[in-house]
Amino acid sequence: MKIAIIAHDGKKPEMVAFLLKHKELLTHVELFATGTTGGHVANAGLEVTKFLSGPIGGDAQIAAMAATHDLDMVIFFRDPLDKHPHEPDVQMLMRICDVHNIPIATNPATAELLFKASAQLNSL
Ligand SMILES: O=C(CO)COP(=O)(O)O
Repeated sequence: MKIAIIAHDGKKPEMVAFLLKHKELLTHVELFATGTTGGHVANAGLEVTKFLSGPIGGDAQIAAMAATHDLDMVIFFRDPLDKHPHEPDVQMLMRICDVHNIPIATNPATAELLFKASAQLNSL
């Protein structure tokens, strides 16, 4: 299973905590991340393939994977209280996930449910 993880700056600690909490479930998961998020996740000891940083195209790279069905899930902890110069890319990624019916969680509560459901279906 391939999962993309992305977190805006204010949400990076939550992303790392979420992944560490579910470390055992990640054994058979290939993680892909935007650059800075990936750096934080790698520093926490998890294996991850890093793309460009979000503002310079990382979201677009993940959207390309979603568009070609090379991705099973997106966990994107967005920070709704901050401004993002690349908001069009963020919208594009979410739109592409909807176009191609790729599950996307934008907060930890939803990500938790997605992980639990996937584990029950034995796809994690
Ligand atoms: O900005 C982001 C997503 O829109 C995240 O990018 P980074 O992981 O490079 O900070």
